[in-house]
Amino acid sequence: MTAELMDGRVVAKSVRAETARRATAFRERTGTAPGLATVLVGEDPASKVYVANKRKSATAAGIADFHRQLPETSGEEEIAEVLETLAADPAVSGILLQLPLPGGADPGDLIELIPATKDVDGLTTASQGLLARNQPGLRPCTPSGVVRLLQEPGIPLTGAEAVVVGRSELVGRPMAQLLLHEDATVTMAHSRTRNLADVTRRADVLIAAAGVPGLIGPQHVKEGATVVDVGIHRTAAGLVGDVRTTEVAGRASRLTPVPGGVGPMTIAMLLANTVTAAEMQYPDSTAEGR
Ligand SMILES: NC(=O)C1=CN([C@@H]2O[C@H](COP(=O)(O)OP(=O)(O)OC[C@H]3O[C@@H](n4cnc5c(N)ncnc54)[C@H](OP(=O)(O)O)[C@@H]3O)[C@@H](O)[C@H]2O)C=CC1
Ligand SMILES: Nc1nc(=O)c2c([nH]1)NC[C@@H]1CN(c3ccc(C(=O)N[C@@H](CCC(=O)O)C(=O)O)cc3)C=[N+]21
Repeated sequence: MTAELMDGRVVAKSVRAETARRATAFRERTGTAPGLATVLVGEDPASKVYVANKRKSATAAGIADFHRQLPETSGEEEIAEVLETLAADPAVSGILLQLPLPGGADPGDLIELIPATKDVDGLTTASQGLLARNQPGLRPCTPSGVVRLLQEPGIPLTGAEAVVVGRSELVGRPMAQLLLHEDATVTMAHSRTRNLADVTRRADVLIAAAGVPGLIGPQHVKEGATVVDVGIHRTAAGLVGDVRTTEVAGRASRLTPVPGGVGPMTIAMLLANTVTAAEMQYPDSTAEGR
């Protein structure tokens, strides 16, 4: 078997087009465009690239760009002040605090300064609660992008065995919850999991989000499985994921490439979340949801 590649760029393009139409409709209804504030602390080169991509895509979709760059040395109070100002600004629909913060600072209390209606990363306690209860709210972009990517070719999730490797608040944990809401039978694996390959080989749908380059090889994959590679690592040989793509392609039936898989979906869903956030903040307008 040679796995079919699932092209995230194509699906992301249609999500972005749909989002641009919703942004236009919102602007015509309310007189202002939806706005996205990205907050970047420090100069991490990977973060700078992602934030630049997000800003460019936002502008192209008719979303106003409110970027805040803070010095590496910023203290918690300084970041808090910026977040509070953005939280109070009616032109700002969505706020994204790029992670990780320099020096491994704990973002927990800072995230809570973002109102749930502007939480386009879905990281606040309130958004997590809404997700846990499967109630309407803003969902983390990468996991919702993965679900969209799986739905596009009609990969069955109801009753499917899904295994998520990774349990971070940004990716693995919400990923498992979204798959559960799609009625998959979900297993979460992490760094303390014994015999990872035994667990992952059960999966009809395997999501690799461990942040370990090349962690997933053919011995981890059931014949015919769908494998989604969330990992992103910059190496001398270029960008690679958590999956050893060439080897796994011999066993999987479908596979997402890196680059061009999950990454573009993350950005597309961020823009979609920003328009959803804007709609949530204008109670008169008809919220279309995601
Ligand atoms: N494509 C995209 O749009 C995005 C890509 N990413 C990428 O996805 C990856 C994961 O990101 P993120 O969730 O933020 O990372 P974190 O480091 O926050 O979380 C990694 C998770 O993987 C688990 N893990 C680590 N090593 C192993 C192992 N050997 N076996 C099994 N599980 C393991 C950890 O377990 P434990 O909890 O026990 O420590 C943890 O739960 C990174 O490569 C990141 O760059 C992230 C966001 C968006
Ligand atoms: N609060 C917060 N929210 C995030 O969503 C968040 C974050 N912090 N910190 C970092 C990770 C990483 N991330 C990516 C976004 C886009 C691509 C992306 O566009 N990737 C392209 C290629 C990009 C390239 O060439 O580097 C692709 O995979 O095809 C990748 C990774 C969001 N993250």
